Amino acid sequence: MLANDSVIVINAGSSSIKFSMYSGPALDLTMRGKIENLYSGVARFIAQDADNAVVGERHWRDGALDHEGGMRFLIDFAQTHLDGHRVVAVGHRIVHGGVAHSKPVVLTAALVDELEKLVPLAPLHLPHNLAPVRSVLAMAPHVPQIGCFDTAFHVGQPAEAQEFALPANITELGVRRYGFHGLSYEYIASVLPQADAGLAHARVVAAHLGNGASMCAMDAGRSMASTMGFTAVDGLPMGTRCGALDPGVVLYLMQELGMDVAAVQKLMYQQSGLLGVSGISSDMRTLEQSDDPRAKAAIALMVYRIGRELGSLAAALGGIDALVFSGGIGENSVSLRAAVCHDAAWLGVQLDEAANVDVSGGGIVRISKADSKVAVWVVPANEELMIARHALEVVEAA
Ligand SMILES: Nc1ncnc2c1ncn2[C@@H]1O[C@H](COP(=O)(O)OP(=O)(O)O)[C@@H](O)[C@H]1O
Ligand SMILES: CC(=O)OP(=O)(O)O
Ligand SMILES: [Mg+2]
Repeated sequence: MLANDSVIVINAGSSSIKFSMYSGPALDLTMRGKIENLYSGVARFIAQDADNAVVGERHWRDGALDHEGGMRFLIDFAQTHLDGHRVVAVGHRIVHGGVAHSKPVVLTAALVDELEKLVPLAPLHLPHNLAPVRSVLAMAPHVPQIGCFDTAFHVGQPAEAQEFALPANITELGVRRYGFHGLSYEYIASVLPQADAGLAHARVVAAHLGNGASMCAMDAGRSMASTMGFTAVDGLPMGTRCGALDPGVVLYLMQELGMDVAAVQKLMYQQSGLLGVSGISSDMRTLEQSDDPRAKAAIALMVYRIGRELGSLAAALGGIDALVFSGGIGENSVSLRAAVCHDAAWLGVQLDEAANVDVSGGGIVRISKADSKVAVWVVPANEELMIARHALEVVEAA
């Protein structure tokens, strides 16, 4: 890896595409950008260089920008801003690896075809994760592309955390809990000990609260349980996903309301969560700025469910030493953090109100009182750096 050698990372989420460029042997961040609010309202693109200077900006006001249009724009943008850098690898976040994939791998056309079969298990993500891989395979077939799986971090969970109480022959087909946001949790586990050495051996519950939202119980940096399961629709209510649902509801929707599979999928993935409950928006910022009681009800339900899952994950760990907030909501919503911490007082969480302010751009910040039994931290999500590290390892080992 020479100074001008670069790894490009593409992280296609459900409502955003983020990209980053890391250069040189230390993987210094040289450029990063994102398109957010795909599909809803004003899609926004911004790119910044290593000094945070804005090097590109654009808005799409018709609300119609989708993943494909976004990727086309990003590829054009990256090509004109490479500045003499040589791309040695492109790393991708791939949300689901199924039973077969739990390590970063070189993505070939055949492997992309194989991963395509997992689309029903991650319909909001996998098509968008795989499409850019195909684009790059067509445009620059000689550049190695590495897939990093969101499910990989969770493979070592205890059997009880992974299994549904279904007959063994169904479990053996791979119908089990996988867990997601693994790259985010792996990053959190890697940086917490730098903030406080004691955290290397601690019992930590991390909450990745973005458009997709989940929580993970970690013991000494290893995943022990997660709120997401077979798919990324389980667990917490999210921007547009319902989270955990009595499976009897699905039967009722189909048997009594006559909904077909496509309609149920749309309801659970795209019309529920913050959007469904509020009837206003999937975006936490919009809901926090609204006086509408339905917006308040949607936020209250999310806070309540985070609290319930926190208790459950704390039980899985036999107690907790630290709570971590991450993701767009976890990093930025002062009031949601305050509400969650208030409800978690029974666990020994004592929030430091003076520290729980706008900490965006401030790195890893502790927001609990010095004598809080459970330390509370805000850790900015950085799935991209984790992907760049994995991609480089794979390329260097080849
Ligand atoms: N300042 C803020 N206050 C409250 N919520 C915020 C703020 N900034 C971003 N968010 C919320 O973060 C969510 C998006 O999270 P993000 O992690 O960027 O999404 P994705 O899962 O698509 O990567 C949205 O609900 C957005 O409203
Ligand atoms: C797995 C998942 O829900 O991802 P995102 O937060 O990007 O939607
Ligand atoms: Mg996300």
